[in-house]
Amino acid sequence: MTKAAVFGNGSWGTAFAMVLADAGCEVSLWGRRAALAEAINSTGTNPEYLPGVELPKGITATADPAEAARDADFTVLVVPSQTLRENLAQWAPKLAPDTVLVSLMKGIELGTAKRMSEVIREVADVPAERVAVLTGPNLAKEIAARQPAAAVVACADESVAQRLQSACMTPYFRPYTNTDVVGCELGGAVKNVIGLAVGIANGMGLGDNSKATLITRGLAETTRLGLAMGADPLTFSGLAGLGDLVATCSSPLSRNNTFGTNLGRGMTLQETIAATKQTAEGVKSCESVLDLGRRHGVDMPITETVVSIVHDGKPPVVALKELMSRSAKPERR
Ligand SMILES: NC(=O)c1ccc[n+]([C@@H]2O[C@H](COP(=O)([O-])OP(=O)(O)OC[C@H]3O[C@@H](n4cnc5c(N)ncnc54)[C@H](O)[C@@H]3O)[C@@H](O)[C@H]2O)c1
Ligand SMILES: O=P(O)(O)OC[C@H](O)CO
Repeated sequence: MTKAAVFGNGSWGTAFAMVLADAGCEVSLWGRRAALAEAINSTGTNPEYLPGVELPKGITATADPAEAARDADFTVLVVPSQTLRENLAQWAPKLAPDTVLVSLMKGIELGTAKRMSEVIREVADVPAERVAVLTGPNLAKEIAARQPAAAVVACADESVAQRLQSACMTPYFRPYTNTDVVGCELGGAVKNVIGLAVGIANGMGLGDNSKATLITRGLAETTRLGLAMGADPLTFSGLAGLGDLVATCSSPLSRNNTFGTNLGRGMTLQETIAATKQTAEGVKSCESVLDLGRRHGVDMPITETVVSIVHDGKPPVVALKELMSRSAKPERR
C-alpha cells in the first residue's frame, strides 16, 4: 500500500489527506499541536480546519514528525510558504530515504524570491526528480465535500508525476501530469495576488468588466513572468493558470479574494488581518512576486498595485486611477 505523510493539518492539508485516503493510501497527518492531532484521531474530523467533515478511514494524525515521515512514499508539504524553510529544516533528517517531496503551497519566499520547490531542494538536499508540485483550482472545502475537480501534478521526471497521479486519483479528484514545474508554481503563486486585486475591485463595488479585465491582464503578467523564467506559456492556459485564477477570483471561499474584498470595502490592513483566520498567501507573496518580476525585468502592474494597497497603504481608488492611466500599449507586450 502507498504511504503518504502530509505535513500540515490546515484546511488544504486535511482535505488532500482525504483525497489520498480515498485513493487508497495510508496517510499520516502531521500538525504542530498535539491537542489537535488527538482531536482528529478521537473525533474522526478536523474540528478546527474542516469542522463537520467526516474524515475517511486510513488517516492517522500525529504531532511527531518522525512518526509521520516513517516509510512515506510521498511526503506532502502544506504549511504557509513563509514558514516552510524553517519547518523543513527540522523535518529533513527524519524523512524516509527515497520519499518524493510534494509541495501543495502557493507562495514565493520573501527575501530570496524562491519557489517552494527550490526551497525544498535546497533545504532537503534532493534532486529535481524527487520534488513534485500539486496545484490547480482546488478550494479545500469543495474538495472535502468531494465535489468534482481537476488538478495538475508536476515533476521534472514524468514517471514520478505519474506515480503521484495514481496515488491521488479518485472518482471526484482528477490530477493531470505536467513537467513544467516552474509554470505550475508561478500559476499558483501569482493567482493569489490577482485574487487579491479582484477582491479589492469587488469590495469597491466594481462589476464584471473590471474583474474580467483584472483576471485577463493578471494572466498576461503571469505569463510574461513565466516566459522570462523558462516556463511553457501553455501551462498558463491550463488548470494551474487560468483554472486556478477562475476559482480564486470568483469564489467567496478564497481567502485571498475575501481578504481583498475586505480591503476594498475600506477595512484597514490590520482589521483585515485580524478578520482572516487562515493563510492568505498573496498578502505576503505579492511582495516576493513583485521582487521576482523585477529580478527578471518583467513589468507586473497589477502585482505592483496590490503591493501599493496592501503594504504601502495606498487607497484603492488612487491605486486604480494610476493603473488605468498607464501609457497606452499593444495587447501582446
Ligand atoms: N485552502 C485551500 O483551499 C488551498 C488550496 C490549494 C492550495 N492551498 C495552499 O496550501 C497552503 C496551506 O494552506 P491551508 O489552506 O492549508 O492553510 P491553513 O491556514 O488552513 O492551515 C495552515 C496550516 O499550517 C500550520 N502552520 C501555520 N504556521 C505554522 C508554522 N510556523 N509551522 C508549522 N505549521 C504552521 C497551521 O497550524 C495549519 O495546520 C498555502 O500555501 C495555500 O496557498 C490552499
Ligand atoms: O483560499 P485561497 O485564496 O488560498 O485559494 C485556495 C486555492 O488556492 C484555490 O485553488
